[in-house]
Amino acid sequence: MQLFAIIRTGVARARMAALLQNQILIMSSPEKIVIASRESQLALWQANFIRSRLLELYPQTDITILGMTTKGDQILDVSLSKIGGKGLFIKELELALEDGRADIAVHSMKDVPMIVPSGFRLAAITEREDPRDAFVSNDFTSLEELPTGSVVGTSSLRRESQLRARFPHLQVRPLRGNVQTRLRKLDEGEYSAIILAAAGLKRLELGYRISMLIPPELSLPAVGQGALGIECRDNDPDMVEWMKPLHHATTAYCVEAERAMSRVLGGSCQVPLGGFAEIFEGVLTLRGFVATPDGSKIIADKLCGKPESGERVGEQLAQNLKTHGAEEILAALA
Ligand SMILES: NCc1[nH]cc(CCC(=O)O)c1CC(=O)O
Repeated sequence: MQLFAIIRTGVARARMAALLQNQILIMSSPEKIVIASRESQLALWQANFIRSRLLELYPQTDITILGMTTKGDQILDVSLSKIGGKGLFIKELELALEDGRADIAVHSMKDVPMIVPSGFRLAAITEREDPRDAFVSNDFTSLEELPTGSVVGTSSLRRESQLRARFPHLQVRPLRGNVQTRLRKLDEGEYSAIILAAAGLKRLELGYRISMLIPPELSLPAVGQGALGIECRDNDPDMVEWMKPLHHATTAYCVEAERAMSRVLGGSCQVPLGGFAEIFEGVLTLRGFVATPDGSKIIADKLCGKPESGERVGEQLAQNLKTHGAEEILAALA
């Protein structure tokens, strides 16, 4: 309103230009950025990746990483779905933002709750790495090859329900820990194969361990899988602005569609749910499913729309899933 009033007079217009220019100068480069990150190798890789990208943009800026341990990292003996779900990996980082120890937090979008708490905002969603799940085995090259009774490791209800539905002859056993720990458990012979996100393996230069990239038709990825999010304090508009160049619109449209779907479905780690959007020739296609944990029932559907209306596509797909049976599944899990 104030600006609008100023623009109306000629003199004020000149002042306005000066003001804007000043603003641009002030905005041009932050003095210092502290990045809050979890301390797992993958999280630190991701924080360092964002640090490098920011240094390309702002070479003068002093950018450091503040590593921290979160609840999700400490509790390793319990399945993720039983210890409070989403937000587990990011609350401590938000506390650091809140009290000014850090300026931004880097998250895997997969770990970010569907509703970002007030006081914070996602300033940028970065370009997606491979969103698929990876099949990793020392003895077999694909899921189809696994003999009856083979033990497959995963702690994700989403992966488990889809496995049980399509490969009922396999046994699914829990597998927690960071990427390296999970690979070690495979190598120690506890499992015939494990399933984890391809993005994490590729980032850590462990892509050579992937026996097969599982097509989304067989294992629909988690909402946000493969994308990173940069969270800022809501009351820090300069920082929000400085993060904008890292925002990747195509990824963001897809991730927003997926997140809107999950939000309407009350998505959390307790619900076996997957969502994955892609944009081809200007059309966004979102696929989603909700399942019973044992995979005995899977409600899946897809919906197309404009990328810019991704959120509405997500909300509508969620409604469609609900009317086709997801409502009962969700009610039984509540
Ligand atoms: N649940 C932890 C987590 N959060 C993000 C990733 C992988 C990287 C990504 O999706 O961007 C992983 C590991 C996994 O699921 O195997």
